[in-house]
Amino acid sequence: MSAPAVSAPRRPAARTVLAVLAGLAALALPLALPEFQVTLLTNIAIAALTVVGLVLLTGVAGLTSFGQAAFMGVGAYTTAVLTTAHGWNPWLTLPAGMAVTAAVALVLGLVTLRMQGHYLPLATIAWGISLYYVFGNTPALGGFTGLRGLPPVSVLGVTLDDPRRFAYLALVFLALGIVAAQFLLSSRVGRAMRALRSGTVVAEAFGASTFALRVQVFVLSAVFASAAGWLYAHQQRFVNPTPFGLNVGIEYLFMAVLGGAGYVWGGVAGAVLITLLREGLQDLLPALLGTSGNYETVALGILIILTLQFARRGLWPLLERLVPAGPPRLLTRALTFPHRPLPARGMEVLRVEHAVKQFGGLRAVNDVSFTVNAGEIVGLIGPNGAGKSTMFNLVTGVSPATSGAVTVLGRAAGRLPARTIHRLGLSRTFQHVKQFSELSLLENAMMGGYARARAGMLGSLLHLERREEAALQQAALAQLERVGLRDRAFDLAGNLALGQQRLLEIARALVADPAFLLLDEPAAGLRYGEKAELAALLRKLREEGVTILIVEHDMDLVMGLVDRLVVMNGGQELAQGSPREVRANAAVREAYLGAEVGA
Ligand SMILES: Nc1ncnc2c1ncn2[C@@H]1O[C@H](COP(=O)(O)OP(=O)(O)OP(=O)(O)O)[C@@H](O)[C@H]1O
Repeated sequence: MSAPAVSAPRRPAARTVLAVLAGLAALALPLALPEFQVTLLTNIAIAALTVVGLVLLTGVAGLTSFGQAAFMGVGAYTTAVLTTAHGWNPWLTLPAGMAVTAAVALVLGLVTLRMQGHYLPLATIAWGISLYYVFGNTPALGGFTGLRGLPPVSVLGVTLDDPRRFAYLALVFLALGIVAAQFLLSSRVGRAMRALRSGTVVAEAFGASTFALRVQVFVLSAVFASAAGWLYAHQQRFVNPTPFGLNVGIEYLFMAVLGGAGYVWGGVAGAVLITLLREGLQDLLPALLGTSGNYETVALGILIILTLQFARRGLWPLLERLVPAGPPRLLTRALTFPHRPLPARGMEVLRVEHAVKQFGGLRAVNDVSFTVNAGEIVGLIGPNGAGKSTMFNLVTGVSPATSGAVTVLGRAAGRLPARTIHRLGLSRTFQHVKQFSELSLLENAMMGGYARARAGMLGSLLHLERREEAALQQAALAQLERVGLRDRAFDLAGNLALGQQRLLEIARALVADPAFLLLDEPAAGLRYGEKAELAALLRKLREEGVTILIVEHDMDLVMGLVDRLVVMNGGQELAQGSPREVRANAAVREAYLGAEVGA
Protein backbone atom coordinates (compact mmCIF):
# COMPACT_ATOMS: atom_id res chain seq x y z
CA MET A 1 0.00 0.00 0.00
CA SER A 2 1.52 3.30 -0.97
CA ALA A 3 0.97 6.57 0.85
CA PRO A 4 -2.26 8.31 -0.01
CA ALA A 5 -1.77 11.86 -1.25
CA VAL A 6 -2.05 13.97 1.85
CA SER A 7 -3.27 17.00 -0.03
CA ALA A 8 -5.94 15.12 -2.02
CA PRO A 9 -9.45 16.61 -1.75
CA ARG A 10 -11.25 14.74 1.00
CA ARG A 11 -14.67 13.26 1.24
CA PRO A 12 -15.77 12.42 4.76
CA ALA A 13 -14.34 9.01 5.57
CA ALA A 14 -16.76 6.12 6.01
CA ARG A 15 -15.62 5.80 9.63
CA THR A 16 -16.40 9.44 10.34
CA VAL A 17 -19.85 9.05 8.81
CA LEU A 18 -20.48 5.98 10.97
CA ALA A 19 -19.26 7.76 14.11
CA VAL A 20 -21.63 10.67 13.39
CA LEU A 21 -24.50 8.22 12.83
CA ALA A 22 -23.66 6.47 16.11
CA GLY A 23 -23.72 9.86 17.84
CA LEU A 24 -27.09 10.74 16.35
CA ALA A 25 -28.48 7.34 17.33
CA ALA A 26 -27.21 7.87 20.88
CA LEU A 27 -29.00 11.22 20.97
CA ALA A 28 -32.27 9.74 19.72
CA LEU A 29 -32.29 6.53 21.78
CA PRO A 30 -33.15 7.97 25.23
CA LEU A 31 -36.26 9.52 23.71
CA ALA A 32 -37.19 6.64 21.43
CA LEU A 33 -36.73 3.63 23.74
CA PRO A 34 -39.15 2.41 26.41
CA GLU A 35 -38.07 3.41 29.92
CA PHE A 36 -36.69 0.00 30.92
CA GLN A 37 -34.39 0.01 27.91
CA VAL A 38 -33.33 3.58 28.61
CA THR A 39 -32.01 2.36 31.97
CA LEU A 40 -30.21 -0.42 30.13
CA LEU A 41 -28.68 2.20 27.83
CA THR A 42 -27.43 4.14 30.87
CA ASN A 43 -25.99 0.94 32.34
CA ILE A 44 -24.17 0.33 29.07
CA ALA A 45 -22.76 3.87 28.99
CA ILE A 46 -21.55 3.57 32.61
CA ALA A 47 -19.93 0.18 31.98
CA ALA A 48 -18.41 1.43 28.71
CA LEU A 49 -16.80 4.38 30.48
CA THR A 50 -15.06 2.02 32.89
CA VAL A 51 -14.07 -0.29 30.05
CA VAL A 52 -12.59 2.57 27.99
CA GLY A 53 -10.28 3.26 30.94
CA LEU A 54 -9.49 -0.44 31.09
CA VAL A 55 -8.65 -0.46 27.37
CA LEU A 56 -5.98 2.18 28.01
CA LEU A 57 -4.59 0.16 30.91
CA THR A 58 -4.85 -3.39 29.63
CA GLY A 59 -5.20 -3.31 25.87
CA VAL A 60 -2.84 -0.43 25.19
CA ALA A 61 -0.32 -0.48 28.04
CA GLY A 62 -0.53 -4.25 28.62
CA LEU A 63 -1.30 -4.09 32.36
CA THR A 64 -4.07 -6.54 33.12
CA SER A 65 -6.41 -5.45 35.93
CA PHE A 66 -9.29 -7.35 37.49
CA GLY A 67 -9.90 -4.56 39.96
CA GLN A 68 -11.54 -1.74 37.97
CA ALA A 69 -14.93 -2.26 39.63
CA ALA A 70 -13.33 -1.50 42.99
CA PHE A 71 -12.21 1.91 41.69
CA MET A 72 -15.79 2.54 40.56
CA GLY A 73 -16.71 1.77 44.14
CA VAL A 74 -14.30 4.38 45.49
CA GLY A 75 -15.92 7.04 43.28
CA ALA A 76 -19.43 5.86 44.15
CA TYR A 77 -18.84 5.70 47.91
CA THR A 78 -17.06 9.06 47.98
CA THR A 79 -20.07 10.80 46.46
CA ALA A 80 -22.48 8.76 48.60
CA VAL A 81 -20.79 9.81 51.84
CA LEU A 82 -20.18 13.43 50.89
CA THR A 83 -23.69 14.04 49.53
CA THR A 84 -25.66 12.17 52.22
CA ALA A 85 -23.62 12.85 55.37
CA HIS A 86 -22.13 16.22 54.48
CA GLY A 87 -24.64 17.70 52.06
CA TRP A 88 -22.17 18.32 49.24
CA ASN A 89 -23.41 19.11 45.74
CA PRO A 90 -22.80 16.10 43.45
CA TRP A 91 -20.85 18.31 41.04
CA LEU A 92 -18.32 18.83 43.82
CA THR A 93 -18.24 15.18 44.77
CA LEU A 94 -17.32 14.19 41.21
CA PRO A 95 -13.84 15.78 41.31
CA ALA A 96 -13.57 14.80 44.99
CA GLY A 97 -14.28 11.15 44.09
CA MET A 98 -11.79 11.30 41.24
CA ALA A 99 -9.15 12.75 43.58
CA VAL A 100 -9.77 10.09 46.25
CA THR A 101 -9.70 7.32 43.62
CA ALA A 102 -6.52 8.74 42.08
CA ALA A 103 -4.89 8.79 45.52
CA VAL A 104 -5.92 5.17 46.24
CA ALA A 105 -4.74 4.09 42.77
CA LEU A 106 -1.47 5.96 43.19
CA VAL A 107 -0.69 4.15 46.43
CA LEU A 108 -1.70 0.76 45.01
CA GLY A 109 0.15 1.50 41.77
CA LEU A 110 3.38 2.51 43.50
CA VAL A 111 3.28 -0.72 45.48
CA THR A 112 2.24 -3.14 42.73
CA LEU A 113 3.28 -1.76 39.33
CA ARG A 114 6.90 -2.88 39.55
CA MET A 115 5.61 -6.43 39.42
CA GLN A 116 6.04 -8.27 36.14
CA GLY A 117 4.28 -11.18 34.49
CA HIS A 118 1.40 -12.81 36.36
CA TYR A 119 2.13 -11.06 39.62
CA LEU A 120 0.46 -7.79 38.71
CA PRO A 121 -2.91 -9.34 37.69
CA LEU A 122 -2.78 -11.37 40.91
CA ALA A 123 -2.18 -8.19 42.88
CA THR A 124 -5.20 -6.52 41.20
CA ILE A 125 -7.32 -9.48 42.30
CA ALA A 126 -6.00 -9.07 45.84
CA TRP A 127 -6.86 -5.40 46.16
CA GLY A 128 -10.11 -5.86 44.19
CA ILE A 129 -11.26 -8.27 46.91
CA SER A 130 -9.84 -6.12 49.72
CA LEU A 131 -11.62 -2.94 48.64
CA TYR A 132 -14.91 -4.86 48.35
CA TYR A 133 -14.61 -5.92 51.98
CA VAL A 134 -13.52 -2.44 53.03
CA PHE A 135 -16.82 -1.14 51.54
CA GLY A 136 -18.82 -3.94 53.18
CA ASN A 137 -17.20 -3.88 56.60
CA THR A 138 -17.07 -0.14 57.23
CA PRO A 139 -20.06 1.00 59.28
CA ALA A 140 -19.71 4.60 58.05
CA LEU A 141 -20.23 3.23 54.52
CA GLY A 142 -23.40 1.41 55.53
CA GLY A 143 -21.84 -2.07 55.66
CA PHE A 144 -23.20 -4.63 53.19
CA THR A 145 -26.63 -2.94 53.17
CA GLY A 146 -25.08 0.24 51.79
CA LEU A 147 -26.02 3.90 51.80
CA ARG A 148 -29.27 5.27 50.41
CA GLY A 149 -30.85 8.63 49.79
CA LEU A 150 -28.28 10.07 47.38
CA PRO A 151 -29.55 13.32 45.80
CA PRO A 152 -30.21 13.51 42.07
CA VAL A 153 -27.79 15.42 39.85
CA SER A 154 -28.95 18.77 38.48
CA VAL A 155 -27.68 20.49 35.34
CA LEU A 156 -28.44 24.19 34.88
CA GLY A 157 -31.40 23.93 37.24
CA VAL A 158 -32.78 20.80 35.56
CA THR A 159 -32.95 17.86 37.95
CA LEU A 160 -31.91 14.60 36.28
CA ASP A 161 -34.23 12.39 38.31
CA ASP A 162 -35.88 11.03 35.21
CA PRO A 163 -34.12 8.01 33.55
CA ARG A 164 -34.27 9.63 30.10
CA ARG A 165 -32.52 12.78 31.24
CA PHE A 166 -29.99 10.78 33.22
CA ALA A 167 -29.22 8.69 30.15
CA TYR A 168 -28.08 11.85 28.36
CA LEU A 169 -25.74 12.66 31.22
CA ALA A 170 -24.22 9.17 31.07
CA LEU A 171 -23.84 9.41 27.28
CA VAL A 172 -22.12 12.80 27.55
CA PHE A 173 -19.66 11.32 30.06
CA LEU A 174 -19.00 8.37 27.78
CA ALA A 175 -18.49 10.64 24.76
CA LEU A 176 -16.00 12.76 26.72
CA GLY A 177 -14.20 9.60 27.86
CA ILE A 178 -13.99 8.25 24.30
CA VAL A 179 -12.71 11.54 22.89
CA ALA A 180 -10.11 11.98 25.66
CA ALA A 181 -8.90 8.39 25.24
CA GLN A 182 -8.59 8.83 21.46
CA PHE A 183 -6.72 12.10 21.98
CA LEU A 184 -4.35 10.39 24.36
CA LEU A 185 -3.69 7.51 21.98
CA SER A 186 -2.76 9.88 19.17
CA SER A 187 -0.13 11.60 21.30
CA ARG A 188 3.49 10.98 22.22
CA VAL A 189 2.39 9.69 25.63
CA GLY A 190 -0.08 7.33 23.94
CA ARG A 191 2.63 5.95 21.68
CA ALA A 192 4.94 5.39 24.67
CA MET A 193 2.05 3.63 26.45
CA ARG A 194 1.69 1.30 23.47
CA ALA A 195 5.41 0.59 23.63
CA LEU A 196 4.95 -0.65 27.23
CA ARG A 197 3.10 -3.71 25.95
CA SER A 198 6.24 -5.21 24.52
CA GLY A 199 8.37 -4.47 27.57
CA THR A 200 10.35 -1.49 28.71
CA VAL A 201 13.40 -1.51 26.44
CA VAL A 202 12.17 0.61 23.51
CA ALA A 203 10.29 3.19 25.58
CA GLU A 204 13.26 3.61 27.91
CA ALA A 205 15.68 3.76 24.97
CA PHE A 206 13.82 6.82 23.70
CA GLY A 207 13.66 8.67 26.98
CA ALA A 208 10.41 7.52 28.64
CA SER A 209 10.27 6.54 32.29
CA THR A 210 8.28 3.34 31.95
CA PHE A 211 7.48 3.07 35.64
CA ALA A 212 6.11 6.62 35.75
CA LEU A 213 4.07 5.86 32.62
CA ARG A 214 2.66 2.69 34.15
CA VAL A 215 1.64 4.57 37.28
CA GLN A 216 0.07 7.38 35.25
CA VAL A 217 -2.02 5.12 33.04
CA PHE A 218 -3.05 3.09 36.07
CA VAL A 219 -4.27 6.21 37.87
CA LEU A 220 -5.96 7.48 34.72
CA SER A 221 -7.92 4.27 34.18
CA ALA A 222 -8.95 4.35 37.86
CA VAL A 223 -10.21 7.93 37.38
CA PHE A 224 -12.33 6.80 34.40
CA ALA A 225 -13.82 4.10 36.64
CA SER A 226 -14.37 6.64 39.40
CA ALA A 227 -16.43 8.89 37.10
CA ALA A 228 -18.45 5.82 36.10
CA GLY A 229 -18.95 5.02 39.80
CA TRP A 230 -20.25 8.55 40.43
CA LEU A 231 -22.73 8.14 37.58
CA TYR A 232 -23.80 4.76 38.91
CA ALA A 233 -24.33 6.11 42.42
CA HIS A 234 -26.52 8.97 41.23
CA GLN A 235 -28.42 6.80 38.79
CA GLN A 236 -29.31 4.33 41.54
CA ARG A 237 -29.36 6.98 44.30
CA PHE A 238 -28.07 4.12 46.44
CA VAL A 239 -24.76 2.27 46.81
CA ASN A 240 -23.78 -1.09 48.28
CA PRO A 241 -20.65 -3.22 47.69
CA THR A 242 -22.20 -5.75 45.24
CA PRO A 243 -21.57 -3.85 41.94
CA PHE A 244 -17.96 -3.21 42.91
CA GLY A 245 -16.86 -6.78 43.64
CA LEU A 246 -14.26 -8.91 41.92
CA ASN A 247 -16.71 -10.75 39.67
CA VAL A 248 -17.90 -7.43 38.24
CA GLY A 249 -14.26 -6.39 37.74
CA ILE A 250 -13.73 -9.61 35.80
CA GLU A 251 -16.80 -8.86 33.68
CA TYR A 252 -15.35 -5.44 32.73
CA LEU A 253 -12.19 -7.18 31.63
CA PHE A 254 -14.31 -9.61 29.57
CA MET A 255 -16.04 -6.67 27.93
CA ALA A 256 -12.67 -5.25 26.90
CA VAL A 257 -11.41 -8.62 25.65
CA LEU A 258 -14.58 -9.42 23.68
CA GLY A 259 -14.83 -6.00 22.04
CA GLY A 260 -11.10 -5.64 21.46
CA ALA A 261 -8.91 -4.57 24.37
CA GLY A 262 -6.56 -2.57 22.14
CA TYR A 263 -9.29 -0.32 20.77
CA VAL A 264 -11.31 2.40 22.47
CA TRP A 265 -14.36 1.59 20.36
CA GLY A 266 -13.71 -2.10 21.01
CA GLY A 267 -14.23 -1.42 24.71
CA VAL A 268 -17.52 0.32 23.97
CA ALA A 269 -18.61 -2.52 21.67
CA GLY A 270 -17.76 -5.07 24.38
CA ALA A 271 -19.81 -3.19 26.97
CA VAL A 272 -22.79 -3.02 24.58
CA LEU A 273 -22.55 -6.68 23.59
CA ILE A 274 -22.10 -8.21 27.03
CA THR A 275 -24.76 -6.05 28.69
CA LEU A 276 -27.30 -6.81 25.95
CA LEU A 277 -26.41 -10.49 25.79
CA ARG A 278 -26.67 -10.89 29.54
CA GLU A 279 -30.03 -9.17 29.50
CA GLY A 280 -31.33 -11.19 26.54
CA LEU A 281 -29.98 -14.55 27.68
CA GLN A 282 -31.30 -14.07 31.21
CA ASP A 283 -34.83 -14.56 29.85
CA LEU A 284 -34.11 -16.74 26.87
CA LEU A 285 -31.96 -19.52 28.37
CA PRO A 286 -34.23 -20.51 31.31
CA ALA A 287 -37.18 -20.58 28.87
CA LEU A 288 -35.24 -22.79 26.46
CA LEU A 289 -33.85 -25.06 29.16
CA GLY A 290 -37.08 -25.15 31.14
CA THR A 291 -35.32 -24.43 34.43
CA SER A 292 -34.17 -21.29 36.21
CA GLY A 293 -30.51 -20.44 36.93
CA ASN A 294 -27.68 -18.11 35.91
CA TYR A 295 -27.13 -19.83 32.59
CA GLU A 296 -26.32 -16.53 30.89
CA THR A 297 -23.06 -16.38 32.88
CA VAL A 298 -22.12 -19.82 31.58
CA ALA A 299 -22.95 -18.76 28.02
CA LEU A 300 -20.89 -15.58 28.33
CA GLY A 301 -17.97 -17.62 29.69
CA ILE A 302 -18.11 -19.86 26.62
CA LEU A 303 -18.25 -16.79 24.38
CA ILE A 304 -15.11 -15.36 25.98
CA ILE A 305 -13.26 -18.66 25.57
CA LEU A 306 -14.23 -18.76 21.89
CA THR A 307 -13.09 -15.15 21.44
CA LEU A 308 -9.74 -15.91 23.05
CA GLN A 309 -9.42 -18.94 20.80
CA PHE A 310 -10.48 -17.48 17.46
CA ALA A 311 -10.31 -13.67 17.68
CA ARG A 312 -7.63 -12.82 20.24
CA ARG A 313 -7.71 -9.15 19.43
CA GLY A 314 -11.48 -9.06 19.94
CA LEU A 315 -14.32 -8.24 17.58
CA TRP A 316 -13.47 -4.62 16.82
CA PRO A 317 -10.56 -5.24 14.41
CA LEU A 318 -12.85 -7.60 12.46
CA LEU A 319 -15.49 -4.87 12.21
CA GLU A 320 -12.89 -2.23 11.36
CA ARG A 321 -11.80 -4.23 8.37
CA LEU A 322 -15.28 -3.83 6.88
CA VAL A 323 -15.05 -0.04 6.94
CA PRO A 324 -12.04 1.46 5.17
CA ALA A 325 -10.06 4.11 7.05
CA GLY A 326 -10.11 7.64 5.70
CA PRO A 327 -7.05 9.31 4.23
CA PRO A 328 -4.43 10.03 6.90
CA ARG A 329 -4.18 13.64 7.94
CA LEU A 330 -1.07 15.51 8.83
CA LEU A 331 -1.04 18.39 11.25
CA THR A 332 0.06 21.70 9.88
CA ARG A 333 0.99 24.26 12.53
CA ALA A 334 4.21 22.91 14.01
CA LEU A 335 6.54 24.46 16.52
CA THR A 336 10.25 24.25 15.82
CA PHE A 337 12.38 21.82 17.80
CA PRO A 338 15.84 23.26 18.47
CA HIS A 339 18.76 21.21 17.12
CA ARG A 340 21.03 19.58 19.64
CA PRO A 341 24.48 21.20 19.73
CA LEU A 342 26.97 18.54 18.58
CA PRO A 343 30.28 17.98 20.40
CA ALA A 344 33.26 19.56 18.63
CA ARG A 345 34.93 17.23 16.13
CA GLY A 346 37.57 15.10 17.84
CA MET A 347 36.09 15.42 21.34
CA GLU A 348 35.64 12.17 23.21
CA VAL A 349 32.05 10.95 22.90
CA LEU A 350 32.54 7.51 24.43
CA ARG A 351 35.20 6.14 26.73
CA VAL A 352 35.07 2.51 27.81
CA GLU A 353 37.67 1.58 30.42
CA HIS A 354 38.34 -1.98 31.50
CA ALA A 355 34.68 -2.87 31.10
CA VAL A 356 33.60 -6.28 32.42
CA LYS A 357 30.16 -7.87 32.18
CA GLN A 358 29.66 -11.12 33.97
CA PHE A 359 26.64 -13.41 33.50
CA GLY A 360 27.02 -16.06 36.19
CA GLY A 361 30.22 -17.88 35.26
CA LEU A 362 30.46 -16.27 31.79
CA ARG A 363 32.41 -13.08 31.12
CA ALA A 364 30.55 -11.78 28.06
CA VAL A 365 32.72 -8.65 28.11
CA ASN A 366 36.15 -9.10 29.65
CA ASP A 367 38.33 -6.05 30.33
CA VAL A 368 37.58 -4.07 27.14
CA SER A 369 38.75 -0.47 26.66
CA PHE A 370 38.26 1.86 23.70
CA THR A 371 37.18 5.37 22.83
CA VAL A 372 35.00 6.94 20.14
CA ASN A 373 35.58 10.57 19.14
CA ALA A 374 33.09 13.07 17.77
CA GLY A 375 32.61 12.91 14.02
CA GLU A 376 33.98 9.35 13.69
CA ILE A 377 32.39 6.16 12.49
CA VAL A 378 33.77 3.31 14.59
CA GLY A 379 33.00 -0.32 13.82
CA LEU A 380 32.65 -2.90 16.57
CA ILE A 381 33.22 -6.28 14.95
CA GLY A 382 33.88 -9.86 15.94
CA PRO A 383 32.47 -13.37 15.55
CA ASN A 384 29.10 -14.42 16.96
CA GLY A 385 29.11 -14.41 20.73
CA ALA A 386 32.11 -12.04 20.88
CA GLY A 387 30.23 -9.72 23.27
CA LYS A 388 29.34 -6.86 20.88
CA SER A 389 25.64 -6.61 21.79
CA THR A 390 26.53 -6.90 25.46
CA MET A 391 28.93 -3.99 24.99
CA PHE A 392 26.07 -2.03 23.33
CA ASN A 393 23.94 -2.71 26.38
CA LEU A 394 26.65 -1.36 28.68
CA VAL A 395 26.98 1.82 26.64
CA THR A 396 23.24 2.43 26.23
CA GLY A 397 22.34 1.79 29.88
CA VAL A 398 20.30 -1.38 29.26
CA SER A 399 22.48 -3.22 31.75
CA PRO A 400 25.29 -1.88 33.94
CA ALA A 401 28.88 -3.11 33.73
CA THR A 402 29.98 -5.50 36.46
CA SER A 403 33.17 -3.45 36.75
CA GLY A 404 35.05 -0.83 34.79
CA ALA A 405 33.86 2.58 33.64
CA VAL A 406 31.75 3.81 30.72
CA THR A 407 31.62 7.56 30.00
CA VAL A 408 29.05 8.70 27.42
CA LEU A 409 28.96 12.29 26.15
CA GLY A 410 30.84 13.48 29.21
CA ARG A 411 28.74 11.68 31.85
CA ALA A 412 29.70 8.56 33.78
CA ALA A 413 27.09 6.13 32.44
CA GLY A 414 27.69 3.79 35.40
CA ARG A 415 24.21 3.03 36.62
CA LEU A 416 22.35 5.70 34.63
CA PRO A 417 19.12 4.33 33.17
CA ALA A 418 18.83 4.07 29.38
CA ARG A 419 16.37 6.97 29.24
CA THR A 420 18.87 9.33 30.87
CA ILE A 421 21.67 8.25 28.56
CA HIS A 422 19.33 8.78 25.60
CA ARG A 423 18.61 12.30 26.77
CA LEU A 424 22.37 13.02 26.75
CA GLY A 425 22.20 12.60 22.95
CA LEU A 426 22.59 8.86 22.33
CA SER A 427 20.15 7.07 20.04
CA ARG A 428 20.16 3.44 18.97
CA THR A 429 18.78 0.65 16.84
CA PHE A 430 18.34 -2.95 17.95
CA GLN A 431 19.87 -6.18 16.66
CA HIS A 432 16.45 -7.83 16.85
CA VAL A 433 14.23 -5.12 15.39
CA LYS A 434 11.72 -3.71 17.82
CA GLN A 435 8.92 -2.17 15.82
CA PHE A 436 5.25 -1.75 16.57
CA SER A 437 3.67 -3.60 13.71
CA GLU A 438 0.13 -2.26 14.31
CA LEU A 439 1.33 1.33 14.05
CA SER A 440 2.23 3.17 10.86
CA LEU A 441 5.82 3.84 9.87
CA LEU A 442 5.16 7.48 10.70
CA GLU A 443 4.01 6.68 14.25
CA ASN A 444 6.92 4.29 14.77
CA ALA A 445 9.39 6.94 13.64
CA MET A 446 7.71 9.58 15.81
CA MET A 447 8.49 7.46 18.89
CA GLY A 448 12.11 8.43 18.38
CA GLY A 449 11.24 12.04 19.18
CA TYR A 450 9.67 11.29 22.57
CA ALA A 451 12.37 13.11 24.52
CA ARG A 452 12.25 16.18 22.25
CA ALA A 453 8.63 16.89 23.20
CA ARG A 454 7.22 17.88 26.57
CA ALA A 455 3.45 17.30 26.69
CA GLY A 456 2.33 15.11 29.56
CA MET A 457 -0.72 12.95 30.01
CA LEU A 458 -3.12 15.76 30.87
CA GLY A 459 -2.07 17.91 27.90
CA SER A 460 -2.45 14.87 25.65
CA LEU A 461 -5.92 14.00 27.00
CA LEU A 462 -6.99 17.55 26.17
CA HIS A 463 -5.21 17.65 22.80
CA LEU A 464 -3.14 20.66 23.85
CA GLU A 465 0.04 19.26 22.28
CA ARG A 466 -0.90 19.48 18.62
CA ARG A 467 1.89 21.88 17.62
CA GLU A 468 4.43 19.63 19.28
CA GLU A 469 2.83 16.62 17.62
CA ALA A 470 2.99 18.39 14.26
CA ALA A 471 6.71 19.01 14.82
CA LEU A 472 7.21 15.32 15.61
CA GLN A 473 5.37 14.40 12.42
CA GLN A 474 7.60 16.70 10.37
CA ALA A 475 10.76 15.36 11.99
CA ALA A 476 9.61 11.77 11.42
CA LEU A 477 8.70 12.39 7.77
CA ALA A 478 12.08 14.05 7.15
CA GLN A 479 13.94 11.04 8.54
CA LEU A 480 11.72 8.55 6.70
CA GLU A 481 12.61 10.46 3.54
CA ARG A 482 16.29 10.07 4.41
CA VAL A 483 16.07 6.30 4.66
CA GLY A 484 13.88 6.03 1.54
CA LEU A 485 10.61 5.14 3.29
CA ARG A 486 8.75 8.47 3.00
CA ASP A 487 6.22 7.15 0.48
CA ARG A 488 5.27 4.33 2.85
CA ALA A 489 4.83 6.62 5.87
CA PHE A 490 1.17 5.65 6.37
CA ASP A 491 1.65 1.95 5.78
CA LEU A 492 1.74 -0.35 8.80
CA ALA A 493 5.21 -1.26 10.03
CA GLY A 494 4.12 -4.91 10.15
CA ASN A 495 3.98 -4.90 6.32
CA LEU A 496 7.69 -4.12 5.92
CA ALA A 497 10.38 -6.60 4.95
CA LEU A 498 13.09 -7.11 7.58
CA GLY A 499 15.64 -4.91 5.82
CA GLN A 500 13.16 -2.05 5.62
CA GLN A 501 12.31 -2.50 9.29
CA ARG A 502 15.98 -1.88 10.02
CA LEU A 503 15.85 1.31 7.96
CA LEU A 504 12.76 2.35 9.89
CA GLU A 505 14.68 1.81 13.12
CA ILE A 506 17.41 4.10 11.82
CA ALA A 507 14.80 6.75 10.96
CA ARG A 508 13.32 6.40 14.46
CA ALA A 509 16.76 6.80 16.01
CA LEU A 510 17.45 9.90 13.88
CA VAL A 511 14.17 11.59 14.85
CA ALA A 512 15.76 11.98 18.29
CA ASP A 513 18.34 14.33 16.69
CA PRO A 514 21.22 12.34 18.20
CA ALA A 515 24.82 13.37 18.70
CA PHE A 516 25.85 9.72 19.01
CA LEU A 517 24.21 6.96 17.00
CA LEU A 518 24.61 3.26 17.85
CA LEU A 519 23.60 0.85 15.11
CA ASP A 520 23.36 -2.88 15.85
CA GLU A 521 23.69 -4.81 12.57
CA PRO A 522 21.83 -2.23 10.46
CA ALA A 523 22.64 -3.92 7.14
CA ALA A 524 21.35 -7.41 8.03
CA GLY A 525 18.55 -8.22 5.59
CA LEU A 526 19.25 -5.25 3.30
CA ARG A 527 19.65 -5.78 -0.46
CA TYR A 528 22.84 -4.74 -2.24
CA GLY A 529 21.50 -1.38 -3.41
CA GLU A 530 20.00 -0.65 -0.01
CA LYS A 531 23.37 -1.31 1.65
CA ALA A 532 25.02 1.23 -0.64
CA GLU A 533 22.31 3.75 0.25
CA LEU A 534 22.79 3.00 3.94
CA ALA A 535 26.55 3.59 3.65
CA ALA A 536 25.90 6.89 1.85
CA LEU A 537 23.47 7.95 4.57
CA LEU A 538 25.94 7.15 7.34
CA ARG A 539 28.69 9.08 5.56
CA LYS A 540 26.34 12.03 5.23
CA LEU A 541 25.56 11.86 8.94
CA ARG A 542 29.27 11.82 9.73
CA GLU A 543 29.71 14.94 7.57
CA GLU A 544 26.97 16.59 9.60
CA GLY A 545 28.92 15.83 12.77
CA VAL A 546 27.02 12.81 14.09
CA THR A 547 29.24 10.20 15.75
CA ILE A 548 28.45 6.57 14.94
CA LEU A 549 29.31 3.24 16.57
CA ILE A 550 28.25 0.36 14.37
CA VAL A 551 28.13 -3.39 14.96
CA GLU A 552 28.01 -5.12 11.60
CA HIS A 553 29.00 -8.45 10.06
CA ASP A 554 29.06 -7.23 6.43
CA MET A 555 32.79 -6.62 6.08
CA ASP A 556 32.55 -5.00 2.63
CA LEU A 557 30.25 -2.38 4.09
CA VAL A 558 32.24 -1.92 7.28
CA MET A 559 35.71 -1.72 5.73
CA GLY A 560 34.62 0.91 3.21
CA LEU A 561 32.79 3.00 5.78
CA VAL A 562 34.45 3.20 9.16
CA ASP A 563 37.34 5.35 10.36
CA ARG A 564 38.43 2.85 13.00
CA LEU A 565 37.60 -0.63 14.16
CA VAL A 566 37.44 -2.33 17.54
CA VAL A 567 37.59 -6.12 17.21
CA MET A 568 36.23 -8.34 19.97
CA ASN A 569 36.54 -12.08 20.40
CA GLY A 570 35.31 -14.23 23.27
CA GLY A 571 34.46 -11.11 25.29
CA GLN A 572 37.97 -9.68 24.92
CA GLU A 573 39.38 -6.93 22.80
CA LEU A 574 41.40 -8.53 20.02
CA ALA A 575 42.59 -5.47 18.12
CA GLN A 576 41.94 -1.83 17.35
CA GLY A 577 42.95 0.35 14.43
CA SER A 578 42.13 1.53 10.93
CA PRO A 579 40.49 -0.92 8.52
CA ARG A 580 43.88 -1.39 6.85
CA GLU A 581 45.60 -2.19 10.18
CA VAL A 582 42.87 -4.55 11.25
CA ARG A 583 42.90 -6.38 7.93
CA ALA A 584 46.62 -6.88 8.31
CA ASN A 585 46.34 -8.19 11.87
CA ALA A 586 47.08 -11.92 11.89
CA ALA A 587 45.08 -12.62 15.08
CA VAL A 588 42.01 -10.92 13.62
CA ARG A 589 42.32 -12.80 10.35
CA GLU A 590 42.50 -16.06 12.20
CA ALA A 591 39.65 -15.38 14.61
CA TYR A 592 37.21 -13.56 12.35
CA LEU A 593 38.09 -12.29 8.92
CA GLY A 594 39.61 -15.48 7.58
CA ALA A 595 40.96 -15.42 4.06
CA GLU A 596 37.92 -13.69 2.55
CA VAL A 597 39.25 -10.17 2.94
CA GLY A 598 42.83 -10.64 1.98
CA ALA A 599 45.16 -7.83 2.96
N1 LIG B 1 21.60 -11.85 29.47
C1 LIG B 1 22.52 -12.80 29.28
N2 LIG B 1 22.65 -13.82 30.15
C2 LIG B 1 23.59 -14.78 29.95
N3 LIG B 1 24.46 -14.79 28.92
C3 LIG B 1 24.37 -13.82 28.02
C4 LIG B 1 23.41 -12.77 28.15
N4 LIG B 1 23.57 -11.92 27.09
C5 LIG B 1 24.57 -12.42 26.35
N5 LIG B 1 25.05 -13.54 26.91
C6 LIG B 1 26.15 -14.34 26.41
O1 LIG B 1 27.27 -13.48 26.26
C7 LIG B 1 28.01 -13.82 25.12
C8 LIG B 1 28.14 -12.61 24.23
O2 LIG B 1 26.88 -12.37 23.61
P1 LIG B 1 26.60 -11.13 22.69
O3 LIG B 1 25.18 -11.20 22.27
O4 LIG B 1 27.05 -9.90 23.35
O5 LIG B 1 27.54 -11.42 21.45
P2 LIG B 1 27.57 -10.72 20.03
O6 LIG B 1 29.00 -10.44 19.75
O7 LIG B 1 26.64 -9.58 19.98
O8 LIG B 1 27.08 -11.89 19.10
P3 LIG B 1 26.19 -11.82 17.74
O9 LIG B 1 27.07 -11.30 16.67
O10 LIG B 1 25.80 -13.25 17.51
O11 LIG B 1 25.04 -10.93 18.05
C9 LIG B 1 27.30 -14.99 24.46
O12 LIG B 1 27.94 -16.18 24.88
C10 LIG B 1 25.90 -14.90 25.01
O13 LIG B 1 25.31 -16.18 25.08
